[in-house]
Amino acid sequence: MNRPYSAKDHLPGELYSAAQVRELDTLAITQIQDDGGDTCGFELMCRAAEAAFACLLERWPEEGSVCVFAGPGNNGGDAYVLAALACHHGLDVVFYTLGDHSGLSAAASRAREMALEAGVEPQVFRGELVYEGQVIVDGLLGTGLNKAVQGDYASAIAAMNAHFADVLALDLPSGLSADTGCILGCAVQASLTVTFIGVKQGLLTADGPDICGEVAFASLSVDPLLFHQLSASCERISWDRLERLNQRLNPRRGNSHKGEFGHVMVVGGDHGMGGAVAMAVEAAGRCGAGLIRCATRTEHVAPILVRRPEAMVRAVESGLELQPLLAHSHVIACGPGLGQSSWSELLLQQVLNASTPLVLDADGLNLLASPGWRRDFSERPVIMTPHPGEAARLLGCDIASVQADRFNSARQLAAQYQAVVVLKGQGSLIAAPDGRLALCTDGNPGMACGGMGDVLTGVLAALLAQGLSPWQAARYGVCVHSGAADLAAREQGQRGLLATDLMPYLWELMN
Ligand SMILES: NC(=O)C1=CN([C@@H]2O[C@H](COP(=O)(O)OP(=O)(O)OC[C@H]3O[C@@H](n4cnc5c(N)ncnc54)[C@H](O)[C@@H]3O)[C@@H](O)[C@H]2O)[C@@H](O)CC1
Ligand SMILES: [K+]
Repeated sequence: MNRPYSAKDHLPGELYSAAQVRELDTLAITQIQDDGGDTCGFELMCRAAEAAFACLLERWPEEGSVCVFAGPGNNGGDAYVLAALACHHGLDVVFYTLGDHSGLSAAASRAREMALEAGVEPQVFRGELVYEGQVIVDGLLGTGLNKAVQGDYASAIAAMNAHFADVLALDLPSGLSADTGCILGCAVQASLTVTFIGVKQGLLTADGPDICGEVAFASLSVDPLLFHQLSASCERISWDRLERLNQRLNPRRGNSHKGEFGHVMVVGGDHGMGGAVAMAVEAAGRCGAGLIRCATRTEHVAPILVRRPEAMVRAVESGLELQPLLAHSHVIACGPGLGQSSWSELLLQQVLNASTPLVLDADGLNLLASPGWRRDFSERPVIMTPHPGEAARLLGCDIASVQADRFNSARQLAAQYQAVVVLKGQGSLIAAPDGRLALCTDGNPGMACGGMGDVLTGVLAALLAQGLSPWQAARYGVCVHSGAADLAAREQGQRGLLATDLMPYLWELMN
């Protein structure tokens, strides 16, 4: 199949924190220096500005002018060089500065001289943006952002966002945290972000994707060997990338039978929530589980069987009835529609007592977060799939704290519960107890609707049942789930996408 799955798929697989990119900068500058180049980073700054200017010309080839904002750091230095290049190219340049430019770094000072020699006339931004053209370049703040944006900077950002022109952000939109993807105070809304040397992890999760626009990566011709000197903080994954890494499932042997592909047991569906288990059952089937059982409230048995007669559905009104059923399963998926009643608690108790590989979602997680339920899963293969609300309950904090640093929240949960954790939301994160992190760039806002999590639970259970480890299953399952949602949304749009719309695409992608 040759369809594109993600607009971000041209980006490399390694994601870095701001501190790591600073380290890469330093290594690259040292190498340039050893090769007889400058010692202050001016060379890299020029490469950054050249790369960004090339993107500008490609994206806005007809534009005869540009408005450039420069802050007092090296992000502003990039902006000075870009303005010089624009002048040489014959564009009219309006140039605004913010902050104190008397203390520019050596590289940024040279950049400023270069701009002045090219004819750029910097003016201090005093609250009014006077520019008639179509392209604004944001060089206010980059990876050096260290506090919430306010005052003059906030006014400049508001003026850029209110202007009809498109914004090209240098390295990252000013106001966005390179580490967390959160907006600190306020941030520039860019149409295009050209990011340098290493892709910052914050561009691809939380608010990042909403305000970066298209993301272009410029390596600045830094020696790839330098990247081996430090390990990336996080791996970017997508359905396409898994294929390139040869990490998709192999075709099935002809001489195989259903016993080789695992028996999944879906547990959940308290009164009024039968749909959740039905969706998990169907997703597990479409993702290739050999056999699917379901234990649920009596009233849901017939409706689930009507929808999916392939499943073996049992009415379970007490934990004791569940126990023998669990003994015959290879993987348990518990949580969809489980509820938090005494029935739910009795079922979860049995599920936690078993040693079978487990996917724990929704109310399974909410109950686990209640006093007395806490578990350490180091002896059992477990995937936990919290959305930020469930993650907050598990960590004993509020949702804002989870979202304020999704990377750290996912890592913390994986370490505390000794399980693989999928922290759902824009740029879903997968964390392993040993600290490994992956971020999925597939998916779309149409997935913010009821039932999507139940489908993911079924997908993950099917992959565990087919022999993948929790880490492999989570990487694979999040990508196939999000990839299916992207294909479904491409047909009819994101708004109105339903969880069951994913089923045919799951089936297609799994093959
Ligand atoms: N160091 C290098 O070698 C390279 C750096 N590059 C550019 O340099 C940037 C990083 O430069 P810097 O480390 O100088 O950092 P920045 O240019 O991002 O900004 C740092 C300055 O902004 C101030 N500041 C931080 N947060 C603020 C806020 N909320 N409100 C107002 N002022 C605030 C700081 O006090 C400091 O003066 C990168 O993002 C990239 O654009 C590129 O030129 C490539 C090479
Ligand atoms: K910027």
